[in-house]
Amino acid sequence: MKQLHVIGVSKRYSSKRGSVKALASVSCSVQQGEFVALLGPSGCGKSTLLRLVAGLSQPDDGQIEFREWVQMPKARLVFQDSALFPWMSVWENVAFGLEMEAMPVAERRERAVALLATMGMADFHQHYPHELSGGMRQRVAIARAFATEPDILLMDEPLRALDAQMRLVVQEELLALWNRQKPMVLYVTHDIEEALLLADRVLVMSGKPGKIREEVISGFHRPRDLTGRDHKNLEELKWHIWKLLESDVRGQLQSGTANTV
Ligand SMILES: Nc1ncnc2c1ncn2[C@@H]1O[C@H](COP(=O)(O)OP(=O)(O)OP(=O)(O)O)[C@@H](O)[C@H]1O
Repeated sequence: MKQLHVIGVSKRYSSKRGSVKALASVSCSVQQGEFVALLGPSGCGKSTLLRLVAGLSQPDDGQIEFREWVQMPKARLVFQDSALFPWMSVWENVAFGLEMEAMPVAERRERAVALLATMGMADFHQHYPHELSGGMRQRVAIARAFATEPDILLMDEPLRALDAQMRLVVQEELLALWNRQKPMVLYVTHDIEEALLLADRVLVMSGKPGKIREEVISGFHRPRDLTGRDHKNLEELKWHIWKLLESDVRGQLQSGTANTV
């Protein structure tokens, strides 16, 4: 089974204003096909951990290991405000990674349009980003990430800017795409319910310096009811996670550094 192992990873940032320990000896493992959420107070190092797994920066201590992969896994990142290329149409944006992989144009267009069709967006494939709503643009960014069939999908609050109803729809689309391809997913969110409803496991982090405090297994059956109605112990798990986070969040409020949970 292909696996990601984060082993005793620490990361410090230094700037003119001083030095911040973003992660302190963080360890976790994720299996191929698992959907894992990272949840924690603002500044606890969630994005730093994603960047380290993506290879965009290196740990000061510890290792990131990809085991049982014949070659380096293909990782894709999706951010809250993943920028689309404004001069490219929707399908060209979705197919961008395939162009980088030298797939012929007819084939990549076909793949992009088929992917958009599964999200009910086939009619928009020739539109340009400025003609789309924020929610639609974010859906295109998600389609772009899935188009290359990545081994690992690293998602940093991808749905944060969407309103609650739109978020529910896009969450459903995201789970449908994930279910079809089953990449390993690391999904950063501030939303306790979202973490529990999307993921198999929630890694609850604490801050200053960032550590993994507890692993919570959601254990809900799939397909998930993203309204949460079907999942009897959802409220109990939400409460449990809130209790893990509460003191960090209250501490941030007192020191004036809080953004959100
Ligand atoms: N490039 C950088 N230079 C200096 N400090 C940084 C840098 N990037 C992050 N930090 C600091 O490292 C800590 C962890 O940041 P990170 O963005 O990983 O946290 P986060 O949990 O993703 O935060 P948020 O939930 O607010 O997005 C924070 O204190 C942040 O200010």
